[in-house]
Amino acid sequence: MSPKPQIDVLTESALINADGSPLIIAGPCSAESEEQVMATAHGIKAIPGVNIYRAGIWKPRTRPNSFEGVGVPGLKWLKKVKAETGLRVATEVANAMHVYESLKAGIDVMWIGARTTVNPFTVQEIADALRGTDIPVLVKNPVNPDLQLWIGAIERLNQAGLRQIGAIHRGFSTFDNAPYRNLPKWNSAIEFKRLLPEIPLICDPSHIAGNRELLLPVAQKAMDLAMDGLMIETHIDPSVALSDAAQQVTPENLGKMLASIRFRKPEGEELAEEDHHLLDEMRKQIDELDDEMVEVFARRARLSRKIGEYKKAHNMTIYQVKRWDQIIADRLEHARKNGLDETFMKSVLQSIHQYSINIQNDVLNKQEQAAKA
Ligand SMILES: C=C(O[C@@H]1C=C(C(=O)O)C=C[C@H]1O)C(=O)O
Repeated sequence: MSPKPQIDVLTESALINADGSPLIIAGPCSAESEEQVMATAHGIKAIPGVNIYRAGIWKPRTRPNSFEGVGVPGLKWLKKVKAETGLRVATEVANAMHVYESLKAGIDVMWIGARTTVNPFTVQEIADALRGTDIPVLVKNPVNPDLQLWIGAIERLNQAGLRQIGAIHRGFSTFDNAPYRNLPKWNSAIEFKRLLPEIPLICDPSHIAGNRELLLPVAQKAMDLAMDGLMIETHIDPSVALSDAAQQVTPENLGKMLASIRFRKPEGEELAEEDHHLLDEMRKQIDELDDEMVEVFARRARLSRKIGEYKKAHNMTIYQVKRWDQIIADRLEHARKNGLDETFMKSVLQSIHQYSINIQNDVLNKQEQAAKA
C-alpha cells in the first residue's frame, strides 16, 4: 500500500469550525447581479450555522454561448456581502488572473473547480499565484475518479506554502450518471479521508444530485460518512437562475434542509461506560470474523494454486465456465438464504474469482515465461 501523503496543515484552519460543527458554505452557483447576490446573502445570513458565502464569478461551462459569469465587476458585490453580513466570501479560481483579482478584492476563501483539478499545469499556476499568502483554498475532486490527481493538487498548494487547505467532494462524471448529475462514488470520499484525515472534506450535494429532490439524502449520507461540511448552492429565486437552476434552493429551503439533517459526531454522544464496552465487544467479534475470513481466503488461494498445477499438467484452460456458473448460482442462493444482498455477494465472488484466475495464470504462464527469459 502506498504511504499516506504528508501534508503540512494548520490545525486551527479557517476551514474548520472550532466547536466541531460542520463547515457550511452556501450561495448562488453564479453571481448574476448585485440585487441577486445581496438578496441571497441576506437570506443566508438569517440561517443559523452558515459560515461562508459562495458565488461563482468566472464559470467554466461545458459548451460556449452559455452564461460564463459576470467576471471582475462581481467581486465588489462579494465585498459588499462581507461588509453587510459579516459572512466570509468564497469564489472559484481557474487561473492566475482569477487569483490576483480575488486577492485584490479581499476574497476570504478560494476553491479550485473539478475541471481545473484535472490539469496539473493550471493547478501549479494557481499555487504559484497564491505563494506568499495563506488564504484558505478548497480543492474539488477532479472530474474523473483519480484520487492521486486530487491529492496531487493539494500537494502543489501545500508545497507553495498554503496551510489552510480543504477538499470538496462533488462527484464524478461518467457516461451514465443517473439518478445523479455526478456519481458520488462514496468510496473515493471514504479513501480520501483515510489517506488525508487532517484535510477537512466538504461535500457538495448540489453537484452530486443535480436536482433539489436528491439534495437532502446526499447531504445526510455525506454527514454520516463523517465529512466535515457541506457546500449547497442557494439562490434567492432558483427558477430564474442563469446556471444550475434545477439544483439550487432558496435560502428558506436551505434553512429547512439544514434543520432536518442529523449531524452526528465520529465519537458519538457522551457514552456511558457500559455502552463503550458493548461497542468494544462487537468490534472484537468483527476483528475475529475478519481474521477468519483472511485465513479462509488464504486456504482458498492455496487450493487455486494446486488446481493451477493440475490444469498445467493436463493442458486445461484456467477459466471453467460451467463450474463457475454453478458456483455463482449456489453461492448466491446460499447468500440469499442468509439475508445477504445479491449485488454485494456477486461483487465479492467476482473479486475472488479474478484473484483465483490470477494465481493460476502465474502457475500456468508466468513460471514458464520466467524460465524462458
Ligand atoms: C479453481 C478453478 O479455476 C477457476 C476458478 C474458480 C474458483 O476460484 O472457484 C472456478 C472455476 C474456474 O473458472 C477451477 O477450475 O475449479
